[in-house]
Amino acid sequence: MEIIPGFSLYRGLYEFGQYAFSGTAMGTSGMEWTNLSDPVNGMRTVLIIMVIEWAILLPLAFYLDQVSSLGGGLRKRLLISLKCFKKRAASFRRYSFGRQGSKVVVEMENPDTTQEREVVEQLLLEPSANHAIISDNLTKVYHGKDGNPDKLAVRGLSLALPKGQCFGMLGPNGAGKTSFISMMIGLIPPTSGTAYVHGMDIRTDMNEIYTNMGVCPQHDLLWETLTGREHLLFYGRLKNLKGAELLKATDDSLKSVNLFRGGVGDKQVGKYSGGMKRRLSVAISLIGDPKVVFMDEPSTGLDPASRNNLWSVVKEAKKNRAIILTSIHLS
Ligand SMILES: Nc1ncnc2c1ncn2[C@@H]1O[C@H](COP(=O)(O)OP(=O)(O)OP(=O)(O)O)[C@@H](O)[C@H]1O
Repeated sequence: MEIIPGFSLYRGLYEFGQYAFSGTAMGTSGMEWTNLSDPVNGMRTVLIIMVIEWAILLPLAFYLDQVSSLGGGLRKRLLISLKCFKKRAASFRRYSFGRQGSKVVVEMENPDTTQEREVVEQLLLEPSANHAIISDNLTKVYHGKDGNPDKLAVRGLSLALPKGQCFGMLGPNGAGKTSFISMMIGLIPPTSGTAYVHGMDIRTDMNEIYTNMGVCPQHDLLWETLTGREHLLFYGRLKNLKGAELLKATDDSLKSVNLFRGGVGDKQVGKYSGGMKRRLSVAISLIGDPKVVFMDEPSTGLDPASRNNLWSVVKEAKKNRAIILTSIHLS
């Protein structure tokens, strides 16, 4: 009977109780360490059974808990591991196999993705000063809370971006664009993989990377009571611009995003339309000549004319830097 966990626990507690009762009645000290090896009370056997059962049942319970709370998450992780293994075996083409109900799912990597991954692998072996951004198998999994399954937001993203190029990430809402940008700008850590900005690792060298980085966040982070110009002066100073250089950079920025004429740049941001705020956020990300710029959906809320203007700003800005921007618009 003691083989059943509940009974072995009961038996152990029962023996403890018996010793405690007789100890109280006879004035002895109850169960002692030496009593554990007494074959009459069977405590040694009970303890051995319990230790063995704990060693087996605890990992089993943990496993079952993971499977039930993660849903398909665990399976996905197994698929990712399988992919990594296959990558080493055959780098030119990758497949992963999994089962969904009774259907077999075959996942085949796009040849472009495979090619980009190979470029990254090569660059990591022989670093090139020409590449501003290298993302190496960057992955983000948000761990589910309160019984929710894990969410794989970015899966093994590899890309290499040389200076002077603008890379557009196109995808619908929820595709993982913001998660990628958030990892690149140090807001959230990657779950696995890493990325390098001018050879600096985003996991360890974020402070150095910030000095050469511009960011246009998905949601405008502006002060309603400051003017557009004051924002640019503030961020310009953070980028070490001073005096006449700072004033010129501010004017140029306002002009580049059409916020100069008519004194618009000197109005409080609280009076700006959504599109004007977006353009100011873009200007802020470019001030101070950052070598790497991340723009998360910079064209959101812009009318077609402003959007065209934004693309020409980006085209001009990419000349001496690398830009990664996300968008849900094909245009
Ligand atoms: N903090 C979080 N915790 C859990 N899941 C998250 C978290 N942030 C994002 N997600 C999920 O990760 C997935 C990718 O989200 P992400 O915001 O990166 O996508 P996106 O392409 O930028 O879309 P959007 O334009 O709507 O922001 C989505 O399914 C989202 O619900």
